Amino acid sequence: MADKPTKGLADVVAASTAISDIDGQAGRLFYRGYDIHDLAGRTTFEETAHLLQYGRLPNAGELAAYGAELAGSRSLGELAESCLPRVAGRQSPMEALRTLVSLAGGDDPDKDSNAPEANLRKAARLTARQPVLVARYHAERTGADLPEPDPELGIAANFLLQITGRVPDRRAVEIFDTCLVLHADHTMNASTFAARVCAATLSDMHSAIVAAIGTLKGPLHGGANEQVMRTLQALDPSGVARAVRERLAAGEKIMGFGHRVYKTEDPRATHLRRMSRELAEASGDDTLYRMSKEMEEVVFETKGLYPNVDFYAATVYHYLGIPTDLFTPVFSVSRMSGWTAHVIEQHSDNRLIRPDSEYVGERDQKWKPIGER
Ligand SMILES: CC(=O)SCCNC(=O)CCNC(=O)[C@H](O)C(C)(C)COP(=O)(O)OP(=O)(O)OC[C@H]1O[C@@H](n2cnc3c(N)ncnc32)[C@H](O)[C@@H]1OP(=O)(O)O
Ligand SMILES: O=C([O-])CC(=O)C(=O)O
Repeated sequence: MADKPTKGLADVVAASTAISDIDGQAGRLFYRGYDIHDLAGRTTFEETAHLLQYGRLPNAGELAAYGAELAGSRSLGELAESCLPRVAGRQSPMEALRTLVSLAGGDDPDKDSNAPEANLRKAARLTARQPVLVARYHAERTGADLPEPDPELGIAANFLLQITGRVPDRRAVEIFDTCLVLHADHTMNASTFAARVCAATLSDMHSAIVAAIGTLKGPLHGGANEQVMRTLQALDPSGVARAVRERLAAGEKIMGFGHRVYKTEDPRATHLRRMSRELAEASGDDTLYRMSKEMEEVVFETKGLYPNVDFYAATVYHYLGIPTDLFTPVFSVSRMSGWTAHVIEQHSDNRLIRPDSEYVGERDQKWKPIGER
């Protein structure tokens, strides 16, 4: 007889990992032992991805080699390239990413190997391609000319260049790069767990990433950042407190608040709030930031809940000129570095992930032929 299940696997330790760690009581997050507050604003996304995938911050030579590998891995592959126009016309951004990553997997030269070196090469290709997939999708659906990536620029700057069509200013790049660092990994979150379950069957990295993308898409996970912006835009700026109280009283969830692990402020939200405020002030219209602050106060007063990573990420992306339906794809651009690191870790010390279940259905049913049912 199985034990009673813990609904949603809350507090169940599902894997050992050396990639990231959270102290939910103290509101602290670490990537491979480095405090997120020491990395954010000081370490680029490329350095962070190297840290997660290789297990160490790169020295100058390693960073140059990794940067060159990423820059040389941007092409989509023939299958994804040829399907992109149809996919962009018919699928939402997250659906399209799920499809295009799967198609790219079919063309990957290492697709039949889960060996560590092959996985590291695939991790670099997936990390390099994800921002390009988002930008190519967006250009395809809008008909806009897509600027060529600038070889002198990193992932954050090239992404902003390709999405907005303008060379981004230095501060915008620093802020967006910090966003990518902040979203890169987060222990056994739902999408990473999905990736690890898939990888643990000894399936390949692209299959695991497709599972992760489908899981990130949901509004209780990465999809919340888009819902935050839609909520803000639907509210009357002078009626925020009343509307939020009414929704909470009606038992509705307010997207961007609450967390399974953090019992205090999510350390990533601290940085995102500050960057949202800076961008709001620089834009000359801080309405959405002020509305967010008011929502934060009311949700805390009424429910004692803190904003999570998705809450202020929404206004940061908005002020950076990123369309709302690309917010969750942007999350995937960053989290690709963490997902791939987890697949590498899972494959390096694998056992099938197969939990038990508690049976609550009928028993002792008597079979009848179809005519008697
Ligand atoms: C990148 C990320 O994935 S961060 C999370 C992004 N998701 C969101 O922002 C969606 C909104 N938040 C939520 O739905 C939840 O807080 C989750 C999914 C993040 C965490 O879920 P869980 O740990 O399972 O908490 P659960 O959903 O059981 O909530 C516990 C209680 O707090 C309430 N609660 C939790 N979050 C919220 C919220 N955002 N708004 C209002 N009430 C909430 C629940 O209604 C529940 O109340 P009850 O005990 O009276 O029924
Ligand atoms: O850890 C979680 O459950 C969700 C989250 O904040 C993340 O994936 O960044």
